[in-house]
Order: sequence, then C-alpha cells, then structure tokens
Amino acid sequence: MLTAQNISVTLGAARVLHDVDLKVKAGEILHLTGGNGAGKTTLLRVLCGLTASAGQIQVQGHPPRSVAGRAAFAFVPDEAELYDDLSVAEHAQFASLAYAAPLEDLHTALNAFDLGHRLDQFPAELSRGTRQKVGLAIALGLKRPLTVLDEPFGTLDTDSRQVLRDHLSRLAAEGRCAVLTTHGGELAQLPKVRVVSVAQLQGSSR
Ligand SMILES: Nc1ncnc2c1ncn2[C@@H]1O[C@H](COP(=O)(O)OP(=O)(O)OP(=O)(O)O)[C@@H](O)[C@H]1O
Repeated sequence: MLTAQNISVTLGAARVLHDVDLKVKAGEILHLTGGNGAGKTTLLRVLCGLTASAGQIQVQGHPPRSVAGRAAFAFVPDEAELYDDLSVAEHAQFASLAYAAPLEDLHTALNAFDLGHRLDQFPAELSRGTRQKVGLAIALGLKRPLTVLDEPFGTLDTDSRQVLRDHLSRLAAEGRCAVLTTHGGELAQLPKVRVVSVAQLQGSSR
C-alpha cells in the first residue's frame, strides 16, 4: 500500500531523517512514535509529498504527488487546514467532487463526529477541536486506501476520541491503512496497530 525507501531530509542545519525505509500493508495501522523533534511530522509530510526528500515513495504504486498517488490518500495535519470561505457542508461537497467520493459517506462521518448541526457554519465560527473534527471527518469519510493523521487525538474530547478509534478499526478491517502519530495511549486497545519509532527507522539503527 505504502512504501518509502532511503528517505533522507535535511532542514536547515538539521539532518532530520536519514535513510528511512518504511512499508505499510493493507489493513495495517502504523503508529509512529518519537519524542518532540524526533521527525514524526517531517516523515508524515514526506510520505504525502508535502516536504521534499531524497529517496522513493509510492502510494499504491504511485508517487504521492502524481494524480493517481494524490487520489490514494488523505492527510490531516495537527491543525486541520480548512477553507475560510467554505461552510462545513461545502467542505464535504468540495471533497466529494475533488476525490469522486460519495457525499453520503462524508455526511455519515460528519454525523459520527456530531457535526450534523454545524453544516452551515464556517471555520472561523468553530472551536479548534471542532475544526479538527471537520478535517478528520472529511479525511476519514473519503475512505482513501491510505489515511495519514498527525496528532489527530490532540484536541478531541472523549467521545470524539472513541469515534476516531472506531473509524480506524473499521478502515483496517476493510483493508485500508493509516499512518499516524500520537503521544498518548489512544491506540492501545486497537487491533492491527504496529508501533514504530522514527529512531528505529533511521538507517544506522536498522
Ligand atoms: N524548517 C525547519 N528548519 C530547520 N529545522 C526544522 C524545520 N522544521 C523542523 N525542523 C527540525 O526538524 C526536527 C523534526 O521536527 P518534526 O516537527 O518533524 O518533529 P516531531 O517528531 O513531529 O515533533 P513533535 O512531537 O514536537 O511534534 C526538529 O528537530 C525540528 O527542530
């Protein structure tokens, strides 16, 4: 589903990733761990083609920046990036059109995160956690082969954390996969979770 080989990234004077290899299989949830500054966000962004790196990445056999590669995954950063001038409902419509995904699936995910009464609201009218739920609901509702989430539990309340865990369980059961980071133990009870530290992935540590 996802393969990354010989990934190296230098940011400023810092060698953040060195010769990282990674494979994620269908039906697997990869929990990337590491302390602050270990390189988790950098690696997620590289996997999505958002940060340049040396090495090769393929999502379902396609580079992440190709049209086919881009269509194969959804990414939510630690603060969801929403469009200021689109309502919640319009975000769902836009995502449905852009990814040729059923609008119904997006609304099902929005409702699961208890966002059904927020459809006419705009990002500036929403709390930080609610904006994050909109981003997560849309990414998960797109049901891409790969879902990439940076610190998705960070701002979520207890109920929403469970909704996210349920979505992750389901996507793995359906043969899709996810790569995510969290500093907490939210994934402890989930099946099919593989825990890997960024340090373990670095070339000299393998
Ligand atoms: N633009 C940049 N220029 C120089 N160094 C950078 C830049 N962006 C990130 N870094 C460095 O890259 C390293 C990895 O950062 P990254 O954000 O990937 O870590 P992280 O594991 O996600 O950390 P956290 O758990 O705190 O979110 C850090 O040491 C950081 O200081």
